[in-house]
Formats: sequence, C-alpha cells, structure tokens
Amino acid sequence: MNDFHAILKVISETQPDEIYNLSGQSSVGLSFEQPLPTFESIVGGTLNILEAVRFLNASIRFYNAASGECFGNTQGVAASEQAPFRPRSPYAVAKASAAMAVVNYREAYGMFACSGFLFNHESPFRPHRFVTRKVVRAAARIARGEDLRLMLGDISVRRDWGWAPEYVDAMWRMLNVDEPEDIVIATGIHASLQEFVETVFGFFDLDWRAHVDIDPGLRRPSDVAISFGDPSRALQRLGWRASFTMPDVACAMAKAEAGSEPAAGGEVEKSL
Ligand SMILES: C[C@H]1O[C@H](OP(=O)(O)OP(=O)(O)OC[C@H]2O[C@@H](n3cnc4c(=O)[nH]c(N)nc43)[C@H](O)[C@@H]2O)[C@@H](O)[C@@H](O)C1=O
Repeated sequence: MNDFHAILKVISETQPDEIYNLSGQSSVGLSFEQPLPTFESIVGGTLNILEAVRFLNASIRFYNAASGECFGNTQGVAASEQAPFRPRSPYAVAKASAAMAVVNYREAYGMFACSGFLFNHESPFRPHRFVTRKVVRAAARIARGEDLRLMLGDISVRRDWGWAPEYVDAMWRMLNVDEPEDIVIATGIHASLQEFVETVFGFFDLDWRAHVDIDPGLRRPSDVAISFGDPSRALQRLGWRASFTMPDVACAMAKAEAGSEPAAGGEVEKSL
C-alpha cells in the first residue's frame, strides 16, 4: 500500500463507496525485529489512502484498522475511546500514529474517516505466528499422536479475545452511521493466555501441563500484561456487542483445527 499512484489508480477506476484499510505488518512480535517496515507499511499505507481520497475529492467512507495495542497496559480499567495512547511496541507506535493521522484528515478536510480500536479478534484464518492459532495447531497435532511439545513465552498475559467475524460486522457498522467516530471494539472481558491454553487442550482431552514448555526467549522486549477494551460506545453508537468470549473463541478455533488435515512434518512450535 506504499505506492501512491497505484492506490490513486485503483480508487479512480473502481470508485468505491467504502474503503477498509487493514493493510500493514500486523504482528506485534515481528515489529520488534522489523520496526521500520512495520512503521512504513502501517503509517505510509494509511497516509497514502487518505491522500488519494483527498486528491480525488471523493465522498468515500474510510475505515482504518487501529488496535487495542495503542492503549498498552490497561490494568484494572477497560480502555475506552478516551484512554491515552501508551504504545509498548513498534507496531503499537505505528498504529497510534496512523490513528492520529485519521483524526487529522477528518478535522482538516471534513472526510468521513474513522478508526476502529479493535482488540484481539481471532478465527481459524489466523496465521500460526499469532499465539491463538499456534496453540490450537499444536494441541491438535498432539491429540493426533504426533509427539509434539508446545513452546510458549509469557502465559500470564491477559487479552480481550473476540471472534473476528463479529468484528468485521462492527467495522461495516462504523461506516454506516451518520457521523464518523473512532470506536473501541472489544468483548470487555480479559482472560490469561494460560486459561486459553487450558481451554484448547481441554477441548482435545489433554492436560496442557504435560505438553507445554515455557521458553523465556519467546518473551517480547516489552509486552502488554493486560489488554481489554470497554465496548459501551460500540453498543450505544453501533448497536454492536460481542457474543463470543474467550472460551467460545478457543473452542471454535480448536473445532476448526480438529477438522483440518494433519500438516506434514512434526516441527516443534518455537517461533514467536
Ligand atoms: C490487538 C492486537 O492483537 C494481536 O496482537 P497480540 O496480542 O500481540 O497477539 P499475539 O497472538 O501475537 O500475542 C498475544 C500474547 O501472547 C504472548 N505470547 C506468549 N507466547 C507466545 C508465542 O509463542 N507466540 C506469540 N505470538 N505470542 C506469545 C505474547 O507475548 C502476547 O502477550 C494482533 O492481532 C495485533 O495485530 C493487534 O492489533
């Protein structure tokens, strides 16, 4: 998304009513290894689309995928739209910058542009780099007798895990209100990674303690200990609320993984 002229051409040719910007490097872990490509892909991609829409003077509605990561550690209080940005990774710095660019374009040019501060939203389409899919894939392989162990970093971290299809509905709703507004999309409930692991291994009738190893090398230089969002504005403005919480997400992903073909090879799950 970093070729302005290509973006301009696509928008002029297709004349969309709505644009959903989900582009950019999306792994928090990888962003520590690749800070500049992460920043450029997220901030440059967002700015290029905003500039193209401005240049074309088009009445296109623009949705930007911001992130609950912008708020960093939420500790005991769920992050609302008023919570300060406290990014704890290059990824979060970039997402916070892109979200501020969206506010700037809305205020400066009157564009219908808004950001959704989405907390973790999962599905069977999650790449293995993310912890939820890494856990369900490993548990499914162990259940099939492929003699795997699962290596994880810090399992005390707490996340607000929701179901991605519901979050896509929230994104659509954000572009179908009268006035653009930045909104937090979350379940409002947090659970630990250990609880997620227990639920997934339980789905496969396995005791997670017999199969999971902790590798301090998989810890991030700075992580977010607790991340959860306050979805009250989403209910009020969009009529949206999450129906899946962590146990539903974990079981739906485990069920999908159990139905999939065994992957070739039996590599140890060790990548962050
Ligand atoms: C809202 C936000 O949500 C996602 O970001 P994320 O929460 O960083 O997702 P994750 O699945 O990479 O990590 C979750 C937690 O789990 C810990 N953890 C422990 N052990 C492993 C481990 O072995 N692998 C991974 N990946 N994480 C591990 C890790 O340290 C972290 O605390 C993205 O969609 C992002 O795009 C986004 O916007």
